Amino acid sequence: MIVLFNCTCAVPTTMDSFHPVPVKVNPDLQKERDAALFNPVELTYLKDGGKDKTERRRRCELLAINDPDLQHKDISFMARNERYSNAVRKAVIIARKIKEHRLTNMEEKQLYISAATQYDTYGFGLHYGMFLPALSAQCDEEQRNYWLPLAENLKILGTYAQTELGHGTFIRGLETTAIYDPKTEEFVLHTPTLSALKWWPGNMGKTATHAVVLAQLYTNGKSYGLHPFIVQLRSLENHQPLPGITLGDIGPKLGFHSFDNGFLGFDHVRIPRRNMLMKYSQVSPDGFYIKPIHAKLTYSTMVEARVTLVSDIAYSLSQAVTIAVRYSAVRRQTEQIKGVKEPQILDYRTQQLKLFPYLAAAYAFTFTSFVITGRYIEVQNEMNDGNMESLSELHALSAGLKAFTSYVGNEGIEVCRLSCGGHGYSQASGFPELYTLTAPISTFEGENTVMLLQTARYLMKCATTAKRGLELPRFVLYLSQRQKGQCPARNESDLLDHGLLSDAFEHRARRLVIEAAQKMQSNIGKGNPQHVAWNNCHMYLLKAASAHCHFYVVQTFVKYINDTEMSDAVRDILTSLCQFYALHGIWQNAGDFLQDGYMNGNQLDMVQSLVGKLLDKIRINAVALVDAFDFRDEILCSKLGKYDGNVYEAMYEWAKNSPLNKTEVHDSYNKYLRPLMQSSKAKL
Ligand SMILES: CCCCCCCC/C=C\C/C=C/C(=O)SCCNC(=O)CCNC(=O)[C@H](O)C(C)(C)COP(=O)(O)OP(=O)(O)OC[C@H]1O[C@@H](n2cnc3c(N)ncnc32)[C@H](O)[C@@H]1OP(=O)(O)O
Ligand SMILES: Cc1cc2nc3c(=O)[nH]c(=O)nc-3n(C[C@H](O)[C@H](O)[C@H](O)COP(=O)(O)OP(=O)(O)OC[C@H]3O[C@@H](n4cnc5c(N)ncnc54)[C@H](O)[C@@H]3O)c2cc1C
Repeated sequence: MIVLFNCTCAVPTTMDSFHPVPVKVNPDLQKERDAALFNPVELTYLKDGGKDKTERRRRCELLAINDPDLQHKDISFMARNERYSNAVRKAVIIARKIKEHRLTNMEEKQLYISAATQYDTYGFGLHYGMFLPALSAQCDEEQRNYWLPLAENLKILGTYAQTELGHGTFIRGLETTAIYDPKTEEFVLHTPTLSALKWWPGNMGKTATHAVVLAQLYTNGKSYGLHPFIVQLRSLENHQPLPGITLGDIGPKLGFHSFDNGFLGFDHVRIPRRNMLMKYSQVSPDGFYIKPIHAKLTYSTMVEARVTLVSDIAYSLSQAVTIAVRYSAVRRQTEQIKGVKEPQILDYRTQQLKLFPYLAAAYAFTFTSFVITGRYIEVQNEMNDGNMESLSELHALSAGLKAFTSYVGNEGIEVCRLSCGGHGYSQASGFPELYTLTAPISTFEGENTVMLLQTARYLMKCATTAKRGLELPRFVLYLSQRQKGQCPARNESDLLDHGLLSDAFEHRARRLVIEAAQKMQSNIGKGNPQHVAWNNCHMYLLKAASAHCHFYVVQTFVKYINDTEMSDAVRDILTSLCQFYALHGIWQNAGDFLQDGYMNGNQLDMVQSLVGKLLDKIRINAVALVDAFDFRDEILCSKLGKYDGNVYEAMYEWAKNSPLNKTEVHDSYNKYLRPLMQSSKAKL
């Protein structure tokens, strides 16, 4: 085993850890690292996909972190205008440096960008996150050859303009029109009402020169639904909006302060026919419409983004638990025995119960993100070969997992913040930025409830297919299997069996899906139209979709441990973490497991007892488990989560930089306080 630290001087002795050698590590944190039962570096390699990949990631990160051109004061001390400007400045530098460092591989570029932007948004986030993917997915060959080089070389800067002031979820109801004029071979883009203004697209307010605009296509007097068009918004000479185009920033938000989410209106703006993205559907010069091979191919950019967001959530949650666990190891509170040092707050059971479920979830979601990304690539390849069979499956899976993981992720970040007490509320903790960056993931790329209902819609179809004895895709195959009766656990050791735990979640998901399908049937049987029955059954449908996703995550965690090569020590801790994730999930959703008698009160007592026992196993390894995420301080951007644990020194230094401390006496004293206190009325 690689020795990371020697026991006495608390200084790293090898460079397997890429944290700079700290002068002094907080002794409490050091004690935690010394006591851990596994080597975190091994887990880092596993999470990254191998030692080589870890080293490559670290190299990319260091390139950004050590670059003097990318340094600036803490964004917490910047006003919005300054933040926007800083984000654009950095985005431009990042683009240049990516070329200079010859980072051609997509993964390397992303690693570099994420290290360079730290905990702020990326100034070209929409350009790379959605504009380029939309062009790649929706352009035909000729269009790709024209637009992609322009976009890739940043000759044009793009955004993805779909949402309108009055319409976000229900995109079939978008109002922006694109009417084809065969006389000039142009489309006329128009915003017919206030509610049709494009509203929210990132980087549109001030940055973008172009947008992929989603609009209702009309040709030969007929409507053909939503289609993507590439539209130039601003002059490439002076950045002024082009004639007929109204543009602006939508104003400050809960977070995303460096981002220029914008509004956009069209007044009969003409674009060439070939600006409709024509990979899947086409309009010929005379206005003849050719429909796509699958009606929902226009939505593919969103599917890709939802898949990416599962990884993003896993990453953010990992950051949150890193901050909270390290801080909980150095923070001491409330004397228990007179004269004896106050305990580390990490020793409180309630603190462990706050943090460890999210620590386990961070790992569970990381492994889930590997699987869904892999599945996305497989389906993408099938689709490139013209086979659209798995698109619905991928849509259901990505929509559900994006919603399930972001609900838990957002909740987890907030719980981690609360677990740090007052200091969690300071921007120095990193939580305000982390929380506000992650919070909208529950809303954008498909509002979470709506996404779970999409998954439920798919599951309802699968339940019918299963009832008919027809074949189902692998990830829903369990719906065609019979319920297995009662949970066979007789003692606590049975309940630690991964197979048994996975079966329990499978049973719950199948029961809830079948129950929702039955409720739908009986609602329709009572004469309700489909949409009324659907609305009446929302509570069953949501639960079914959520239980399905929960099962998927548990199953994935179990499978990852079973199928992956790792040392016994790492296997041991991941096994405990997986058991804890599943058992805690059963405990939190006890009603679901008791409702149909699958589990009984006695088994639930054992579940609860095991949750308590596993806290101890995780407690001893908690710091090592978060160290294994391998976030450098420069990336974590938290004074509470610093690798060396010297929290109070860091907080004090940070506070000194507050702009309010620039002068000893603030202007407002002379303007307001002095007149108040020195006026005759104010005299005592
Ligand atoms: C993210 C990475 C970038 C990082 C950059 C930095 C930060 C940037 C920050 C934010 C970026 C944010 C961007 C955005 O938010 S873009 C806008 C996103 N908007 C949405 O996601 C809208 C959500 N709404 C929808 O997706 C749809 O309207 C709907 C699915 C809710 C309903 O669609 P509708 O056409 O009405 O469908 P039906 O319900 O009638 O279903 C018909 C049928 O189609 C199937 N289906 C629906 N969607 C898809 C799909 N994507 N793929 C495949 N199939 C789909 C559906 O299941 C039905 O199938 P059926 O049952 O067999 O009939
Ligand atoms: C930070 C941020 C960045 C964004 N960036 C972009 C971007 O770059 N480009 C872009 O085009 N858009 C962007 N958006 C917009 C985003 O995609 C939408 O806000 C999102 O899709 C949700 O739609 P909505 O706002 O219409 O919510 P609504 O649909 O109005 O949701 C409001 C409530 O209604 C409920 N509801 C709605 N429909 C149903 C239903 N059928 N059944 C049950 N309940 C329902 C929801 O569950 C929710 O509780 C961004 C948004 C944010 C916050």
